[in-house]
Amino acid sequence: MTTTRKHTALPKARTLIEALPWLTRHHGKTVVIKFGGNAMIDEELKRAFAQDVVFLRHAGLRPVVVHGGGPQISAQLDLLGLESEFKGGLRVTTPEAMNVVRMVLAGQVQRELVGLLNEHGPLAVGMTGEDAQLMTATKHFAEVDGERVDIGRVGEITAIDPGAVEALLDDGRIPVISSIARSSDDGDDFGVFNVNADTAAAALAAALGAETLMVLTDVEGLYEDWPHSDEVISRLTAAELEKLLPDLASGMVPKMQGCLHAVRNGVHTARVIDGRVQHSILLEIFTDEGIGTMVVPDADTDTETTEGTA
Ligand SMILES: Nc1ncnc2c1ncn2[C@@H]1O[C@H](COP(=O)(O)OP(=O)(O)O)[C@@H](O)[C@H]1O
Ligand SMILES: CC(=O)N[C@@H](CCC(=O)OP(=O)(O)O)C(=O)O
Repeated sequence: MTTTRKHTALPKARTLIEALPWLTRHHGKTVVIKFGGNAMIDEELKRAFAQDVVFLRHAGLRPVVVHGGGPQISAQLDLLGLESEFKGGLRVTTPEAMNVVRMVLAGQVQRELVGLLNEHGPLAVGMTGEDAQLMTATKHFAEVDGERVDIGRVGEITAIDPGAVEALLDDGRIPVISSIARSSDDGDDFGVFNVNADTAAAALAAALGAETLMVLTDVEGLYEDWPHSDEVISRLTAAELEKLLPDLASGMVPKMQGCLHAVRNGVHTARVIDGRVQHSILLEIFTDEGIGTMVVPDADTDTETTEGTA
């Protein structure tokens, strides 16, 4: 005798089917995901991040990871008895600190993420902006209270050659990139600059013609009146963001400047989401209204308002 079997997996199938329109629209598209050092709180979160990125890759997208590591660099500097100082959201980087930045980003944080991604197969390849001339920079001066301030070996990106990243993507790999750039100045013996990871991710997203820039951090999104309220701005246009920029503080400055740069240079949407939430990337994709803050280009105000997600 045959009886009808109860399909307990039906809700799972429905969830997968709900993602179908998103997956169809984004198939073959490049998504640059910036994983902030502050979002790398524990091992479980890092593992969930790696699973999400591998999921996107297997779902037919072309994910690129640009990682941060600010707190990890500060911890190492502290161990060495060196101070951490930030101006305009950027680390004041002495030549001594530059060596530590490079060591922690390329030798520690990047290696760990590559290892976690490669638990799922031969996917991730780590590189820094120095490799294959991916990122070239010149010295950046911070602007503090209208003054031009020397903050050491901090770089401003002058050129991106995305060829090596594109070759890796074409080969089905997941590039994992540390935000160190080569110096464009022939007379510069030191040869490398420390670039803020949000800035690097945004510049790379624009150079790759990425569909989406996703920035994972340690807040729910861009708060309207930080630190007085935790009301998150869910969606804003480039022009609206531009007006807010002068009032932003600390780490949000390079992050939102990066989002603005990305959407003004061909990236369809830039999103700031809470990396402290497990599987935040998949949640962002699979929830109707999305989570966090979404920045859209000015001429694109109708973008995905009905569909909600990236
Ligand atoms: N308007 C704002 N909304 C949200 N966070 C803000 C805002 N202004 C400043 N911040 C600060 O920016 C921080 C995120 O930037 P940052 O510390 O550089 O993180 P990450 O390591 O992820 O790049 C938040 O933890 C918060 O303290
Ligand atoms: C110039 C500058 O500030 N560089 C950053 C690079 C790392 C980074 O941006 O890390 P998060 O994304 O975790 O903040 C720094 O030295 O901390």
